[in-house]
Amino acid sequence: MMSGHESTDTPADEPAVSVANVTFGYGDRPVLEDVSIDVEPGTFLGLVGPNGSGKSTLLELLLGLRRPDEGTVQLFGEPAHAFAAGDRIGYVPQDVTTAAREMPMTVREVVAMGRYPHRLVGRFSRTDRRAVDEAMVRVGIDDLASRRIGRLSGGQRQRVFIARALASEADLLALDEPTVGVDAESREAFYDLLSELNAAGMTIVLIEHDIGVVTTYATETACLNRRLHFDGAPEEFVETDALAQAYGTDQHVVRHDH
Ligand SMILES: Nc1ncnc2c1ncn2[C@@H]1O[C@H](COP(=O)(O)OP(=O)(O)OP(=O)(O)O)[C@@H](O)[C@H]1O
Repeated sequence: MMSGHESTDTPADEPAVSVANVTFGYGDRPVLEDVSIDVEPGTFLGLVGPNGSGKSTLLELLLGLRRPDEGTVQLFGEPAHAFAAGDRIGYVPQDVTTAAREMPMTVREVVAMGRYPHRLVGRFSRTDRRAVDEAMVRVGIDDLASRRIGRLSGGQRQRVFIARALASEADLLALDEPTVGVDAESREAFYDLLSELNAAGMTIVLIEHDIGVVTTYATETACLNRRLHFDGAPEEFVETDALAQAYGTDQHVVRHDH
């Protein structure tokens, strides 16, 4: 396990994510219907589905930002909205460009924010500093530590947010279309980094519109369009008719061969 978390409080067979019979709507508009999915620790889940299919909403339920109308969402055996659960998930938001440009902070300061949940009061300890330094090295941004985050490229910025999650010792990384606006070369390097982190034990939930990315990098695929249309091996996904069912035949599906 790459995380610094002592996992003694989590039984070995506890799923990292357990979504059970979840139904959710905005007002009377249904967005998720009877969705169930377990994500085992160490999985790299690629979550695909057409625009407006409920992917970001499902992620917000995992992050504990919303509660289901029916069913349950648990992280490591705890309700997702519980503080202890939220502490274990690192979030890399979709298109952080605008917000990040306006952040008058250095890379090191942003990564250090990963330690703040544990350090609301008091000084930054040597352990905190080491965690921040190690996180920057792991994602290859240690040479950018003193740079303003607004001056970085899109790909570099996404690495900063991953480093922030690593510094917080998250066990689960949740990313919402992280490479929107990132150039092709940096994009590939970014997914290689996710693969490396996953190989070292990090559980990953990635929302991704490019099915080629999912079949290349993920160990498991889920396809959502209000209901869950598929959950299983990426190579099986492209062979079943789940893809056409979820997207409809007239939808443009992004496929990208690496
Ligand atoms: N805060 C909100 N209030 C009302 N409706 C919302 C809200 N957020 C999302 N929706 C609607 O819920 C549906 C699902 O949205 P969601 O963002 O979860 O889908 P998505 O699969 O992530 O889409 P995309 O791929 O376009 O990001 C959409 O129809 C969207 O317009």
